[in-house]
Amino acid sequence: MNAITVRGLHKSYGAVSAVNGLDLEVRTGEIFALLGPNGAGKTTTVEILEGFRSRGAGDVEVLGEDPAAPSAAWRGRVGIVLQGTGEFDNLTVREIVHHFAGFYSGADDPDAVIARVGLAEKARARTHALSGGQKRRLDVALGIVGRPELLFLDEPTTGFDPEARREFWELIRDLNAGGTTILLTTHYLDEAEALAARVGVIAGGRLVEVSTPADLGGRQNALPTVRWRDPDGATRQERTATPTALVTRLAEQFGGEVPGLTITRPTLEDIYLRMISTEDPQ
Ligand SMILES: Nc1ncnc2c1ncn2[C@@H]1O[C@H](COP(=O)(O)OP(=O)(O)OP(=O)(O)O)[C@@H](O)[C@H]1O
Repeated sequence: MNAITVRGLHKSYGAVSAVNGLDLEVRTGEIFALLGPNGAGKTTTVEILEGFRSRGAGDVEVLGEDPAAPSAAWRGRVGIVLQGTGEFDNLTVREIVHHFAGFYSGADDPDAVIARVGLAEKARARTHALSGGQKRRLDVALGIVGRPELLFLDEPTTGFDPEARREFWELIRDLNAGGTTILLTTHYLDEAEALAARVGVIAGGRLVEVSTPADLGGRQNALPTVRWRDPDGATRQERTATPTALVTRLAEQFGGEVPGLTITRPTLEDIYLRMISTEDPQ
């Protein structure tokens, strides 16, 4: 079953075509990551799915309803992590989360949610006194306090330090293990790889590929590259399906250790950059 089904989505801003015939399916229960360069149409697409933006054309179904004309119950089933709650600067974390919980009939216990996002020690702090990462955790608390079936996360870990990112990933996995479907946009390839069951690449307003992170762009089948240093100091490299045979041959040639030997496969980032650089933006 799909949590999200999109067919032939179009959206233009005047002469600018932001989304240009996009198809997308997000399965119930999965973490799906949308990747794409700046201006590719990710935010526009996600805002249409959230019901915050009108579309030009196409069919969109989110949890079985059209987000352009949702029922009252639909809003409570969808969680959205917005960036920044600046207007609540003078309230405490606890006050804000309790306030938001009041919007939902089936809300979670606000104090439990605060603990879950790792803000228990800051529950009585006013939000202007929170660090960037702590503010982001508060944003997530507000997105999940209604116990959504589907959660939208737009670039959730931008500005996080490495430890905060790992902790945040744990929180996302935890939510997903509890049954929440998650649609995430990110510019971090390692984040997509760490979290998502499937990734979709948007370029020029269309979805150009969907696959598991391991298979993106045929990565699994990409040939490894063997690099080494010749006796004259020059670096040599060869792509080969049989790296062991090549290394054995080199070891014989060098009579033991091969200077500067490395064997690498393309990273997800290599594959992704190749993919979006060959896509025509329009
Ligand atoms: N409100 C708007 N008015 C006019 N043009 C817009 C508007 N919002 C977005 N656009 C344009 O639509 C295109 C897609 O923008 P969008 O914000 O969806 O991209 P994105 O993939 O989210 O980019 P980023 O990674 O930078 O957040 C861009 O060319 C952008 O300039």
